[in-house]
Amino acid sequence: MSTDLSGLATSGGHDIDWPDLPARQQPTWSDPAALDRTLSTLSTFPPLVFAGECDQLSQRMAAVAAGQAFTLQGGDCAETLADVTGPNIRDRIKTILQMAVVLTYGAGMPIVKVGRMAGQFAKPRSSDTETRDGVTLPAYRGDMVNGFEFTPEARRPDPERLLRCYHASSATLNLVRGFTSGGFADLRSVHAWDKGFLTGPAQARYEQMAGHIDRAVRFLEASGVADAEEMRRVEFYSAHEALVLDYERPMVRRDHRTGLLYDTSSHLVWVGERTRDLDGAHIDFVSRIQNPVAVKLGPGADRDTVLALMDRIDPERSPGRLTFITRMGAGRIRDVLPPLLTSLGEDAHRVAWVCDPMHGNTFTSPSGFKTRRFEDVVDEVRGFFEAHGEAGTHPGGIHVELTGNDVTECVGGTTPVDLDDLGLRYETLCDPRLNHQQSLELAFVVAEMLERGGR
Ligand SMILES: O=C[C@H](O)[C@H](O)COP(=O)(O)O
Ligand SMILES: C=C(OP(=O)(O)O)C(=O)O
Ligand SMILES: [Mn+2]
Repeated sequence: MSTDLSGLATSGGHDIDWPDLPARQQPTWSDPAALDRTLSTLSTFPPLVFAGECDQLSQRMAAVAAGQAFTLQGGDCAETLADVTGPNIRDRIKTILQMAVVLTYGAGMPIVKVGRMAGQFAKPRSSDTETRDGVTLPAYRGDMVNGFEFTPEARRPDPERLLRCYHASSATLNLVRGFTSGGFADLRSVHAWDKGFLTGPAQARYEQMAGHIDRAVRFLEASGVADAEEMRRVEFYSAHEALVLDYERPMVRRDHRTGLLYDTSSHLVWVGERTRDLDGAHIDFVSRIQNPVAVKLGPGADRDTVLALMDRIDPERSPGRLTFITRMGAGRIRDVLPPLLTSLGEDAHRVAWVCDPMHGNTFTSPSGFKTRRFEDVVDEVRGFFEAHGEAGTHPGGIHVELTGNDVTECVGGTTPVDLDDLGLRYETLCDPRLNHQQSLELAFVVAEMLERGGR
């Protein structure tokens, strides 16, 4: 196939002659005719985001790269169709907004808020299959591909799911836009926000901070400096892993203003640790779109690979275009990240650096639950700040798996979830998430790191 995109039709990315490159972690759909129909349909659906919004996020990420802003990226490991409900979306948004307020207050700099949501429906897996009691079936790859239920019917990849995930993403984004522009996120209600499951020291700290913010807001209003309309709304962006190319490619549109290509499934998309091969289809895909793009880097990422990723995705070295999300593990980050950053020289200052303190810290509990320790999560973020302090680069943000619900998936925190508690409310279908309380606690710890300039 040719790589020439000049003959692109305007209907959607399904018509683009995408180069035929190896693509890891793709579903093996069983019905090619059904797939083709789905791709055509998806190509005609309205974009979920507007190119101008993506450009605005690129500008925000440029501020992050320059050390003038910090980004908070969070949400489920795997969104599910069943969990696309008003209360779930509200509580996740509320958690992210509360964390953002804590961080803004501590850091005194803008927080770029990004939800791992409205498209985070597909998962790369370590194994293609899962075996239970001697029965082997295809692994669950996220609701965009197959069902979680352990039956041959559910586990069969079904292209119709691409359309269901598009609609679920559309509904999610619609409510998110409502919440973030319709008054729910009004800074003047920071105190009134239901505190959810907060208890103990985190609740006391939140109350105290909200009291300070209330006073500051009243002061600004009384002095006539604060713009009431501005306080009512927050900027909020969507992001997910661009994993299933049969979803991402048909969502590509040419921006009618500039003629440039955007993946309109989300404001930002990232390429995961398992699919970031330099010569693979995923890196090729993100190199062709104008959205801000992120790439995950595990502990094995070396200087040459990182530079080659920059050359492919961001040859101009435009700040805001490319973000590296490091997920090294608490035990490795202090050894691995400082030399990597230093070895990149000036180039390390041209991208944004974000810490994912989740994916390098996963283990299986004696009772068989995939989990993470809150203290390891905090320790990796601390190591991230230390590494950037050593290298003279900017620690630009955190990327976390979280939920607004009171689940018991990660252990630790000040109202601790113990290893024995994991079975109480273990609801994730993939990786363990911080619950509402643990998320807020993390925000307070990171705010302190930011206040102290990373120490
Ligand atoms: O979310 C990340 C990956 O999809 C996940 O960690 C893979 O998990 P697995 O090792 O259970 O397949
Ligand atoms: C798959 C994920 O991460 P990684 O690519 O870093 O393993 C994820 O973010 O859920
Ligand atoms: Mn995950």
